[in-house]
Amino acid sequence: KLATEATSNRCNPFITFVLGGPGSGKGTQCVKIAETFRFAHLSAGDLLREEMSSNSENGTMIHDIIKEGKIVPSEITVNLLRKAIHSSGNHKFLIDGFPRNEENRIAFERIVGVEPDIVLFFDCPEEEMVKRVLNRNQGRVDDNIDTMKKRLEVFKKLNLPVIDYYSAKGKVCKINAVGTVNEVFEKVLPVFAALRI
Ligand SMILES: Nc1ncnc2c1ncn2[C@@H]1O[C@H](COP(=O)(O)OP(=O)(O)OP(=O)(O)O)[C@@H](O)[C@H]1O
Ligand SMILES: O=c1ccn([C@@H]2O[C@H](COP(=O)(O)O)[C@@H](O)[C@H]2O)c(=O)[nH]1
Ligand SMILES: [Mg+2]
Repeated sequence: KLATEATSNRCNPFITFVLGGPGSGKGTQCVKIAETFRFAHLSAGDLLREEMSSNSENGTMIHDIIKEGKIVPSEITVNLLRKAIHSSGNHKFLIDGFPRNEENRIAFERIVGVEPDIVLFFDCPEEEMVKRVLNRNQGRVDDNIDTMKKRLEVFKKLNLPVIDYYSAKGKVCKINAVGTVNEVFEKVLPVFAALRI
């Protein structure tokens, strides 16, 4: 029901928050969803990493926070997302890896002015997430065992309550993230195939 409530004459953008622990496969699945269902894929982490590499005034602060596995102040992330949403030309979005905490959630709703239509939650055992992150090999400053332990703690303490919040609103689709990329995508497909947007 939750995924079919959208109608084709809506004015607001259609927002999907894509959540899950570090290495649960959010980015990998978002690429496939975006290709198949023509969503714009906005990864909050990627936007922050771009900002970090662009010599912006916040670059060093963002780098230090990411290396510690902590959460960047909401205003920075929400403004990057807001700009990306407005310049995308699309009206259907996958917001990957956001909101990370309650403050992020409230800031997004206030600044962007919309709530998500659905929240995908990739549920993955910790051992599997650690294995995937340590094998990722993309040169990320946070893909090491020390930062990974911190990120897992931050996920449990700050991100799970956001998932619980949206669960209570009936917006969460929980996907078992164990299996091959294609096996996981098979579980994701029906969520988007049911949409009428
Ligand atoms: N179902 C899967 N089985 C095995 N490996 C996977 C699977 N999905 C993704 N991976 C691999 O695991 C790693 C982490 O995946 P991905 O980057 O999609 O996770 P993420 O949730 O976006 O992580 P992060 O929060 O750290 O950005 C990547 O190297 C990816 O290729
Ligand atoms: O909304 C966000 C998203 C990300 N961060 C920081 O970036 C890293 C990496 O994010 P990924 O989604 O795993 O790529 C994350 O650990 C945070 O440090 C953030 O602060 N806020
Ligand atoms: Mg990712």
